[in-house]
Amino acid sequence: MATMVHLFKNLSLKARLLLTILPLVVSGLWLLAVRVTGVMQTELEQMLAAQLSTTVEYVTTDLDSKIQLRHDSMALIASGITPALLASPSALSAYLQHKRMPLSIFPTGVFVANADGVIVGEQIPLPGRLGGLITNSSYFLETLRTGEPIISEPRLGQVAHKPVVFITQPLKNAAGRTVGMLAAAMYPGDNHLFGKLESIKLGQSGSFVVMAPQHNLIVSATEQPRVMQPMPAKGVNPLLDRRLEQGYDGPGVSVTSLGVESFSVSRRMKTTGWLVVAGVPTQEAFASIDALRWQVYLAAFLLSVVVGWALYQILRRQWAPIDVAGARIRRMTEGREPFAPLPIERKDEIGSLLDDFNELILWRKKAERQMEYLAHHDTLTGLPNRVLAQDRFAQAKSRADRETVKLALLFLDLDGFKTINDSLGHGVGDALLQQIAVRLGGCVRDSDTISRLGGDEFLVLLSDISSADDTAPVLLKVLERLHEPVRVENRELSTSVSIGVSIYPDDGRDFDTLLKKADMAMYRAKDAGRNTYRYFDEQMNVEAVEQLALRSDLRHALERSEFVLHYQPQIELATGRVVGAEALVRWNHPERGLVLPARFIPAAEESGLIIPLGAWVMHEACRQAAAWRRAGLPSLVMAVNLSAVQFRRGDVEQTVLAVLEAAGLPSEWLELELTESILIHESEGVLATVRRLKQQGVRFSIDDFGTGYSSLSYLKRFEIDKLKIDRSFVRDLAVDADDAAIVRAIIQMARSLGLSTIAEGVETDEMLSRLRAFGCDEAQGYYFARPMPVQEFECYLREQNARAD
Ligand SMILES: Nc1nc2c(ncn2[C@@H]2O[C@H](COP(=O)(O)O[C@H]3[C@@H](O)[C@H](n4cnc5c(=O)[nH]c(N)nc54)O[C@@H]3COP(=O)(O)O)[C@@H](O)[C@H]2O)c(=O)[nH]1
Repeated sequence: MATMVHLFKNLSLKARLLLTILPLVVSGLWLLAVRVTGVMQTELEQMLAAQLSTTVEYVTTDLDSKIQLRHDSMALIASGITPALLASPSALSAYLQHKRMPLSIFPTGVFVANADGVIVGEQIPLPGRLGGLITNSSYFLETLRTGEPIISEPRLGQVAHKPVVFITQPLKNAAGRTVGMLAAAMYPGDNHLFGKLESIKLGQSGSFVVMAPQHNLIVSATEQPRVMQPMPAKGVNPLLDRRLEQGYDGPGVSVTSLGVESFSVSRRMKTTGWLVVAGVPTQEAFASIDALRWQVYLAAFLLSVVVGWALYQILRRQWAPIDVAGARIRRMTEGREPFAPLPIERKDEIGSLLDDFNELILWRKKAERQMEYLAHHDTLTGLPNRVLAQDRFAQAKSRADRETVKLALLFLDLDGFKTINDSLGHGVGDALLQQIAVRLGGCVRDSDTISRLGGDEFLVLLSDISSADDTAPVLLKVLERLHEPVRVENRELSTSVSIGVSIYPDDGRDFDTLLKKADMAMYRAKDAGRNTYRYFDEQMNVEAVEQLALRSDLRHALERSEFVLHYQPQIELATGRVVGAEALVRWNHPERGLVLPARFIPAAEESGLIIPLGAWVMHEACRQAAAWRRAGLPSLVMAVNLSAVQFRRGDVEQTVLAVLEAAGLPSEWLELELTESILIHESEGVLATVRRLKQQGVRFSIDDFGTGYSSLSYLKRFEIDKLKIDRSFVRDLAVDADDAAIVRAIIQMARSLGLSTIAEGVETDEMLSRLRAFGCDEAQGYYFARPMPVQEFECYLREQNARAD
């Protein structure tokens, strides 16, 4: 069954509909055919039964009246036979002869037997009958015993050699005692009795049967061989059993003792109790209906075929558009035909389905166009993305090879974008990027490609250049345009860009190589102070490889104790005294010598090594500060740099407290240098940590102050002690009026907030004079001293101490 269901489910919808509807229609047709023929058969049966009933009723009544006539005749004769007449044979015979009646009634006449069973009188003399003894005859004994008239058991007559039945009448004396018997022989086969019945034909081969159930004999039958045969035994003919046992006389079908299936009805004779059955062979009785039935069945069969064929044709026609559409859709999905709307030639459900499909196609085409666009464009700026840039490069490269010209890849990275994004929010950052994209568009030709790689990184593909020098005007234009302030949400943002340049085919032949090299060059531009450009050269490659090797060595540097601290003094400008020292880490690489933090701190931050390294720096710096105090050197505030990663992933508070305790350094002699980005990003967590450490007495300063865009409100919230003015402002302090104004503003603002200031990167006397004039509290820089190893710093300190004394 499950297999059938599975097979069915796998068929086409057309086939399933056909297999569902066709059996329903066909079985309906056949049910109708069977029902019609059944009704017709029932009606025929009822009609036949009515006919047979009328006939058998008539026949039974006729037979009963004949028997009754004989009974009545016998009774009339018997009423005249007195015991005296019985005792006088001659008088008796004369009386009987006098009562002579038609031979048709009793062909051998009546006869009388006395109580001794001696035949003492007869109506028609028969040889040997008179004086004969019938004491063994059952009808004599029965009549004498019961004193009632009886009809005997049929038997084969000895004289006539044909079935004979005796009808008797008891002769009674005055006392009512049976003293003799009047009897006569009846021959059922005679025409005057049942003879005509035997010759009556019902239809072609219908017949009558008269049975004497009390004697289990067939008395008369249309089929002569059955006469005087025993009746079918019980169980052989259930219908006969029912007629005999339950008195049922209605229509029924049974198989006769001759093996013929027959439709019959019956009646009981009142006079004899015999059963008269009239039957017609079913073959004959239902011949007409059988023929009709086959005609109806043939019609049903032909109709089924026609309906099936018509249904198939209808489904095929109705389904044709779906098949056609399906074939086309398949071709479309297999790529053998372009996706296009399907023709709609009808307005029904199929038409509406095709309409929906066409909608889907249109939607898909639109989605494809969108996906195509998204796959190749940056959603923020609408510029081509890296994929499309790569594709444009491939095309430009083919052209360049054909025309023996060169290409330039410009890798642009905005300076300070992260700070803008972090401090002013992504909305401002996004708006800035959009404006930068527009400005870039104005710097290059239409045939060039500008692409946004992600974040603040852009790529410009300059085609059709004859040498690297051709890029210079574009580079200058880009630097100039992107250095102009950008207005976003009523803020004026100043930004700049660092650009790395690689040339095809000089620096490489494939896109990825050229991109990587332009990226390296861009980092060089950043290192060179930003807002500038650099062309790739092979040395950069060498350094990049070195950087990779450094990163790998960094993993073991801490456990191999390869880090050392250098200290740079911090000078109080009012007194010229050394009041602090900044601990600056260096990596004493076994092969490369002293490596500066700018080369390994980013890698340490990326790998997480900054957390144990930062803890080591803090521990070592505090231990050293405490040692100097113990050695009698002047007490200095030890400034230690903290990375944002330490705040994010390490437990700064616990580390600081543990280190101070282990070193035995009073907490107010430790100053932690935070960058603005730490305060902006981690505000809530950092605020809590800073506040708790401040409560412990630890001091805080903000490193590189002035490079961020954040609100100054955090200065108050975090209760910062000191601002460290960024080196970039101090550098041009003496020559750039803007930078001078910024430094002065920072110092004034810090003072109004109750914060002290320290200027970093002080290299000249001029810078120092300006800072003094602006009221800066402290300074740090090469002008005073470079960062020094511990022994050198101790000498410096002693020297400064002695000078002050
Ligand atoms: N998380 C940690 N960061 C650290 C640690 N040690 C250092 N750093 C960070 O590395 C940055 C670069 O440090 P460094 O190469 O040591 O440079 C310092 C000075 O050498 C330099 N400096 C000082 N005076 C001058 C000068 O007059 N001119 C000039 N060009 N450079 C000078 O400045 C650096 C100190 O800067 P700052 O910290 O802003 O005071 C450094 O910026 C640290 O952020 C560390 O242990 N952990």
